[in-house]
Amino acid sequence: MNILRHSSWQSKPRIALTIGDPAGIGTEIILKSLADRDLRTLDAEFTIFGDRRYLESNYQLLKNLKTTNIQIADPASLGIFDIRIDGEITLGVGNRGSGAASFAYLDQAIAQTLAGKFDGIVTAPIAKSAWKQAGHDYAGQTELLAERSHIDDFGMLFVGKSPYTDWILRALLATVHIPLSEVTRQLTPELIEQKLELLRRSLLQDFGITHPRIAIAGINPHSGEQGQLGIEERDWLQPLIDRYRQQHPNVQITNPIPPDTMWVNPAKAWKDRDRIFLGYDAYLAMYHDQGLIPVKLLAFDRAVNTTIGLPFVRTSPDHGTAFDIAGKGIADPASTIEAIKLAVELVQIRQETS
Ligand SMILES: NC(=O)C1=CN([C@@H]2O[C@H](COP(=O)(O)OP(=O)(O)OC[C@H]3O[C@@H](n4cnc5c(N)ncnc54)[C@H](O)[C@@H]3O)[C@@H](O)[C@H]2O)C=CC1
Ligand SMILES: NCC(=O)COP(=O)(O)O
Repeated sequence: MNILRHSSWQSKPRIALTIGDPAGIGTEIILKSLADRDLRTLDAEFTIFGDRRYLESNYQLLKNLKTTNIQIADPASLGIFDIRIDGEITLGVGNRGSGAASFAYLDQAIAQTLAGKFDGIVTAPIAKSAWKQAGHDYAGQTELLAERSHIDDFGMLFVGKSPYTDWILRALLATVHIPLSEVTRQLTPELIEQKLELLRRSLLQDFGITHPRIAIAGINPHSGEQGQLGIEERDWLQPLIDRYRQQHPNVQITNPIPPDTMWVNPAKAWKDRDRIFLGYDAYLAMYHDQGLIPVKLLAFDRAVNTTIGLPFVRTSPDHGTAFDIAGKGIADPASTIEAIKLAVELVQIRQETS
């Protein structure tokens, strides 16, 4: 992997923050995060990518609401890379205009980062349907980031630090934004080998784990029950794991764990300090909801969507645009705060190990 280098290497992490869909909660969670006391003590520089007009109008709106007693940063005090895309924006309604705008914010942040001006990007959520209406046919922000970076080998890893035990949950999705009916077609031995290698490298390079313990989920109920409930585990997943163990003696990897019970031990490690030992360093889930239902149940306000395999750091909160609560002042910035903290930490690790 080619990690970006630039003249101010080893300087303060410079983080681009995109506001996401301007009809969603993006401006609110960014302004609330930048007022967070812990975050303000971080030795990093933040620049917001988005339309200054929406930041200012939402700031006034939120200040006037009685529902919020949380601090909100004043856009006048923040670094803003002002991007104006004209279109009809109505809070709570994603549309072609909001999709065109959120696409342009991210596209510009990527261009500036690839040009060496930033070390990492934290993205507020976009609506994939709004991108589609605006003519941008991507499964999500991840795919645009990868395409612009000319990277084929990338992954969506959710990372959350337990507030109870400090144990870190990491869950990589083998397949992501595809219909459920496509999942078994796309799950191949080549794909799983690629994801395992990506995960192993990320655990080493991003998190400093030299001898990782990886838990891998089965695909079918009961991991196929010896072929009775599905043949993938028996026919290729178990043989692949057996091969992988021989090739990577430094990695401890499980057999395919029945997907319903795979999350019992991480839940214990998340909640109970005496049972942290039950948690693995990372979990490989076979499809979106197999991984994200447990992650969001355990850690909706903590988990961070991290793109691994890119030449720069990218994180994002684990939730979406929350159109239903946009402009109400009740959006929780916790996952965004974690995303910003993790981005700074990952940049620092890259700087130290480069
Ligand atoms: N990282 C990203 O860009 C993501 C984008 N999305 C997009 O978001 C749109 C809406 O998706 P949904 O499935 O409805 O998920 P969502 O996460 O936007 O909302 C689900 C529920 O959680 C609540 N919620 C979400 N974030 C919250 C927060 N910070 N504080 C308080 N409550 C919060 C919402 O009000 C809603 O009731 C979709 O268009 C989807 O494509 C969804 C997930 C991630
Ligand atoms: N469910 C996760 C999600 O939708 C994030 O997508 P992306 O826009 O970060 O690719």
